[in-house]
Amino acid sequence: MLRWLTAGESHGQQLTAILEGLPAGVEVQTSDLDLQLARRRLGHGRGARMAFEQDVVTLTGGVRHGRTQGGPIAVQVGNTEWPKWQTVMSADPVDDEILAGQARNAPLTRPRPGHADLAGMQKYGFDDARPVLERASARETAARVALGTIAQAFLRQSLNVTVVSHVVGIGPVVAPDGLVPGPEDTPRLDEDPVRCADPATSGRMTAEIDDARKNGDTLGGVIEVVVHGLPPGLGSHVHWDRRLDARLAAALMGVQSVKAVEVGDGLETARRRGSVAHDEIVGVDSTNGQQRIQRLTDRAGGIEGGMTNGEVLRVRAAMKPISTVPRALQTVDVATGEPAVAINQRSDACAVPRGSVVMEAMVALVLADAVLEKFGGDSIVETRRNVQAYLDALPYR
Ligand SMILES: Cc1cc2nc3c(=O)[nH]c(=O)nc-3n(C[C@H](O)[C@H](O)[C@H](O)COP(=O)(O)O)c2cc1C
Ligand SMILES: C=C(O[C@@H]1CC(C(=O)O)=C[C@@H](OP(=O)(O)O)[C@H]1O)C(=O)O
Repeated sequence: MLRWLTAGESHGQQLTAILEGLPAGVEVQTSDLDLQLARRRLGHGRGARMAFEQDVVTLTGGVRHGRTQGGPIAVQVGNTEWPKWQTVMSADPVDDEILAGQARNAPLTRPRPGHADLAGMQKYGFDDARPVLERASARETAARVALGTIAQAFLRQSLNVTVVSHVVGIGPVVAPDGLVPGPEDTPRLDEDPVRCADPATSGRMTAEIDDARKNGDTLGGVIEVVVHGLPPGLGSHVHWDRRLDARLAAALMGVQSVKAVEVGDGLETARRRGSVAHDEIVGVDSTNGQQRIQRLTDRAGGIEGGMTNGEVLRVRAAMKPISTVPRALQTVDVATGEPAVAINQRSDACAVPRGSVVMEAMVALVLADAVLEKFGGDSIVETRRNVQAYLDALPYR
């Protein structure tokens, strides 16, 4: 079983993440994490903070000379902006007089509709939104991306599995159906502003974000994560919490701002008749004497009965528009009870393009867990051996 945890605040000194349960011998380098974290800071619609803040990654446990050791892996993602926030975010008590001189410490009493501010203040008994937004902020996703990169390395090295993604919707602009990135469509840092497989749609998405920004508004959208190379049989039909679709949905829903998840053709499947909703199975000629089967379509997105079926896995996550809307929304100042406009200093206009890196990470973590559940292994060599024995014994492939 793979377990992971993150800790840390948006403007804190650093994020800390721990991944426990990965076998020994997985090759991991800080530069792999740097690359994915750099992708997470890119993407059309990002806010000002993404341009100047750097993530400083340090592997502080579980990896030695570029390989995992079998113990918990600890990662720190430092905030380069920390010096500016040190007093406000100090873990130790700070003199009231010092704090009073800091603009950033003025209590935030105008909660943003759509953010965690108000419900969090009510729940935890704060009269300031600061402690709520510090942890609710999607800054935390940097830690998940760091761990997801390690999970991706494990998937690649144990099963040759590749996790890629593309943006399929920005506000009302939707990508044409049927475009699925291949395993070779791995991330580049010089990619299109919006990573949609169709260049014309990518251009329209980019323009839509520019228009929203110009109008003091924000946008959401839909990301599809695509996974190549999975064997059949990850997850299980036998119990609700062992179903892979349920586990993927929970992981993606657990990302800030995600409001819906679809597996395969998702909602569209519910509108179809059964004769055109499923993936028909045919036998194909084998070259090595082993019977082979194939599905004519992949409407199910590679999951049937809560298990992978050997086809390409496709799962979509829909993000709501950013809730810090520059054209500020109505709220109530909880200090006075008077009508007010919601907190707004700066914000992303659309977090969907960079959100795709976070979705890849969450999918990779769930899949790495499912692989370990099925194949086990204290070393990656053992995992690989177990995978091969299973594949060799499969009656149909
Ligand atoms: C990568 C990413 C970046 C985000 N950037 C911002 C932002 O700059 N401003 C903002 O108000 N919300 C941003 N959000 C969304 C908030 O974190 C989210 O609306 C908030 O946590 C409440 O969402 P919930 O109702 O789904 O929990 C971002 C989300 C993600 C995934
Ligand atoms: C810092 C990150 O994203 C932040 C997520 C976020 C939010 O409310 O979720 C609000 C913004 O932070 P700030 O209000 O300080 O500008 C984003 O920049 C990051 O992704 O690293």
